[in-house]
Amino acid sequence: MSRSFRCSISLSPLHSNEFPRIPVTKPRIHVPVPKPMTVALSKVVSPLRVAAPGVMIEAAGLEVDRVTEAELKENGFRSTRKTKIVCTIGPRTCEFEEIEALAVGGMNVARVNMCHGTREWHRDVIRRVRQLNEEKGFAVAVMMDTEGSEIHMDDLNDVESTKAEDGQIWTFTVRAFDQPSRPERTITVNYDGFAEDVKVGDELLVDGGMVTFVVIEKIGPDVICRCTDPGLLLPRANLTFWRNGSLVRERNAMLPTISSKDWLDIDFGIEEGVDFIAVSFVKSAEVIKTLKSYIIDRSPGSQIGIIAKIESIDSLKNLEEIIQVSDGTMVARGDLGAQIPLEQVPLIQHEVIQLCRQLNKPVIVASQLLESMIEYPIPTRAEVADVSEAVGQQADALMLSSESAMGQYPEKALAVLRSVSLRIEKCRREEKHWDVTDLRIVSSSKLDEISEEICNTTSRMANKLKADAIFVYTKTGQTASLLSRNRPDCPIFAFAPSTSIQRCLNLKWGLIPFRLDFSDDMESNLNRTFSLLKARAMIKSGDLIIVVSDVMQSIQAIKVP
Ligand SMILES: Nc1ncnc2c1ncn2[C@@H]1O[C@H](COP(=O)(O)OP(=O)(O)OP(=O)(O)O)[C@@H](O)[C@H]1O
Ligand SMILES: CC(=O)C(=O)O
Ligand SMILES: [K+]
Ligand SMILES: [Mg+2]
Repeated sequence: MSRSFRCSISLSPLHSNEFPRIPVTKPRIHVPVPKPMTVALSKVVSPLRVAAPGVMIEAAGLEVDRVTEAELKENGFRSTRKTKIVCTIGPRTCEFEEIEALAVGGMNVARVNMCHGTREWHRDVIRRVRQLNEEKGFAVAVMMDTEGSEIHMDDLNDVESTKAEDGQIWTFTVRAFDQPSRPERTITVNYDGFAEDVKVGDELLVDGGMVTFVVIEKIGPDVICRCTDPGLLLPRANLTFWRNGSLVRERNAMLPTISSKDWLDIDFGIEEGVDFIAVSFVKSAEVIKTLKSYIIDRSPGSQIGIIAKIESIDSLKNLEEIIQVSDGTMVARGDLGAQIPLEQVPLIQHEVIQLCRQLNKPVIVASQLLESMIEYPIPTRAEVADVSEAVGQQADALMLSSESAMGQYPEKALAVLRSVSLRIEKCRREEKHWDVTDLRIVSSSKLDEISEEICNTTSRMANKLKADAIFVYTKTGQTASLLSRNRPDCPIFAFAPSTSIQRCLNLKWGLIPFRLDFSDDMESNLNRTFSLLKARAMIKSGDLIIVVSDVMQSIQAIKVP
């Protein structure tokens, strides 16, 4: 399954103290196109007459993320990063300036994890992201990640961590304590059935094996354990128990995917207008459907995208169904690795990425991408290889967890994701890896199927003609998504009428989302877009653009006048 890359080597050090810069590409070569060309399927459009260069057309504005705009100008279209980046916001990155630094560094989506912190804390973070977008011209989307109801330890009464030594006796209990009365070496577990479900002799794994205990005695609500693999216990660490080498799933398998606390968090997310809700420990498609109808009911017309987190054994059994009904998927390798043998995690990652591409859903690869950078300013070689693999597999997005939430070098970790993405994407383009992947038809109607074929053809055409960009005018984001699915060489400029669609498109591979009011008159849309983009030096005369829209089923190849 692993892929090898043949690529030219250029030296832009990962471990310089500076932000790794995006390598500057050679001047672009244009394939001359004699005159605007239209391949219209359902409706013939007249060839374009575009306003003379430099003529400003009075029109409503065009909004694009400030950082993307700068990258486009600085490095040229083709070297613009295609792989998107999600950063978890935590104590290390929650201030306005810290979030801004991440946005400047290329964060496309800010994630808040409802496992940690209070709603007030999350509200402040979400509002700061929004404020930054409004005041400073970013288009960072917000993702709220639910806690889910798997078994975990309590928050250790706000202690940052505590060490369990080899052979020490610890008590895991379902009793709750007030801070002062909490006995030493005692951990409260969130799941009431815990003491009944475990048996003497079971192995208790904290965080998938970062610390291991063996159960030696049960006394009412208390489970007495001996530490067999010492290590640090972190607040709210996940707990799994194993019997004869298998994960034990007793009644806890019946815990609801969305707990009562999660529902309150979801209400909070809807109120705060988050762009994505990531659902932890999804077991089946049903829960995603239920959540979607709940959101439509609570907030009609809502654009909130539901991301299914693949992190439990049950989700693997219903993978295709789950991906099908979700708006995106996350390979949550942290908890997944605590539930299945670790050597299977890379295989699952590969499978989920492929399946998501087939089903036209974005996929995020998450957890431990740059774990060592929590403490060190440079990554390990193995981490760089892991990130390269995910980029080479053409995942839509990579995610930072602790690295950005509580690590010492959040901006450096982000810079590493950025530079590795750019380098590997460049290799793929140089390999002329034009995708031979046979994409299945995802549309359910003939009309949609036509759009789908148009998008497939557009991408192939853009690769062969070495187009500078694909423009897509999309009211729902669907056509843009179908183009992204093809992973074309050039960037896809997606023009969407609302800020919320613009932000949601931020998660998809290769899409550069713009907010733009457009009409059903494609000729005037194009005239306006060309002049607005030229005025901002984002395109220039002679650039070859392939244009599609969900307004009209046609493909046009146009040289910017
Ligand atoms: N809002 C927050 N407040 C305090 N600490 C946080 C916050 N968000 C994240 N963290 C810290 O960063 C670490 C990594 O974050 P991450 O979102 O990956 O959580 P996690 O506990 O590993 O759970 P999950 O499986 O949901 O990702 C957490 O374990 C926690 O220590
Ligand atoms: C991201 C997450 O939830 C995990 O890796 O477990
Ligand atoms: K979570
Ligand atoms: Mg998880």
